[in-house]
Amino acid sequence: MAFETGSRPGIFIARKVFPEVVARLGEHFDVEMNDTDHVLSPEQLAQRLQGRVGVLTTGSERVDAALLAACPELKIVANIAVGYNNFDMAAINAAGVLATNTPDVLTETTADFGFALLMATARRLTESEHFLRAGQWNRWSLDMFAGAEVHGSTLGILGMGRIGQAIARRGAHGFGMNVIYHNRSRLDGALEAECKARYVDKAELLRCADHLMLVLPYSPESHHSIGAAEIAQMKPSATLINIARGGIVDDAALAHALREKRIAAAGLDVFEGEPKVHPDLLTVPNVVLTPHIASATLGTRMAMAMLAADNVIAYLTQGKALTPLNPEVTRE
Ligand SMILES: NC(=O)C1=CN([C@@H]2O[C@H](COP(=O)(O)OP(=O)(O)OC[C@H]3O[C@@H](n4cnc5c(N)ncnc54)[C@H](OP(=O)(O)O)[C@@H]3O)[C@@H](O)[C@H]2O)C=CC1
Ligand SMILES: O=C(O)C(=O)[C@@H](O)[C@H](O)[C@H](O)CO
Repeated sequence: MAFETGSRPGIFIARKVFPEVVARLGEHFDVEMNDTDHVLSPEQLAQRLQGRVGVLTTGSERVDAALLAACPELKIVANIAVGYNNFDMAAINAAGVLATNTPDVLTETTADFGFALLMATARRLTESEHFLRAGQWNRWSLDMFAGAEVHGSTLGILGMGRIGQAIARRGAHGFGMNVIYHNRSRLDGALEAECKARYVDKAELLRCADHLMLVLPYSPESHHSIGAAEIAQMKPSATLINIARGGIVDDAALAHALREKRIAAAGLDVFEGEPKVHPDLLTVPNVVLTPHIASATLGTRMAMAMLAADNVIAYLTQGKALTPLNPEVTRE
């Protein structure tokens, strides 16, 4: 879709965004957008980026050395996401391209969803809904769909950053939960007090959590942070919630553990190789599955896309982006 032609710099939007975002970019640039609901292949993306100085991406488009080599005029890549594991930062830095993401604007919305998924998983919401829809409610027993307690239980958080802390506040202040967390580095005392959270090592986190929430970025270091060995350390009554990224959990090992009732249940918003989902996860009953929607409210998705657009405008018109990942890169 071409919005204007002329001599103004060209921007490409790799996935369909709201008209308001296109209009804002259109005040400064010639804008083109992939207005399908499909991800472009790397070749298609490279082709659409020819002659363009900036691109808005989502977590689905990979920006790597091959793409950058094919698009030498590119100056900025603006992710509509806080996670940026789709960016090869070494290649982006080497190409002298600025990269931006969308922190903060999605923190509270994503934390709300993390809690929603925790509640749905602990209290077996989708399993019981399927039962009702299937007309099976003529059966009843005292322990039917008896789930795990949320209030007063122990919430373990792996990845206690912006979103992890927002989840901790909900758990501690709203549900009277005992919050423990693990990061590579410890929070300062004031933040720990505000979140009512106690720092523990990973082994204690796995051993003590009734509900284990993953909110850490994906990296080679965090790949399969939770696999068979870690699940074996968890309580059999525990639930595991992954709103972080596919690949942080070994999905095959998790599906096996759920089938064997090694842990009680899991709630997953993100998957290894998504949008594909491990087939075994689709057949175990004790898992709640959602298609990567933790930040999906209209207001938050608008704020994310607007922040990505504003990053492009600020960098290309004033030389300084709002939320740069590599601020050492400067415009020529
Ligand atoms: N499902 C969805 O739709 C969404 C998913 N996300 C995901 O959530 C992630 C977190 O976002 P946000 O809270 O804003 O990010 P932050 O950078 O604020 O927090 C990340 C936290 O993870 C910790 N961490 C990083 N690496 C490790 C590791 N290897 N082991 C343990 N802890 C680690 C960091 O602490 P330290 O460096 O001290 O280890 C930090 O506290 C994003 O990267 C994204 O992947 C975000 C939004 C929506
Ligand atoms: O911000 C992130 O890291 C996310 O995972 C989500 O908010 C995005 O919706 C998704 O990546 C699409 O860009």
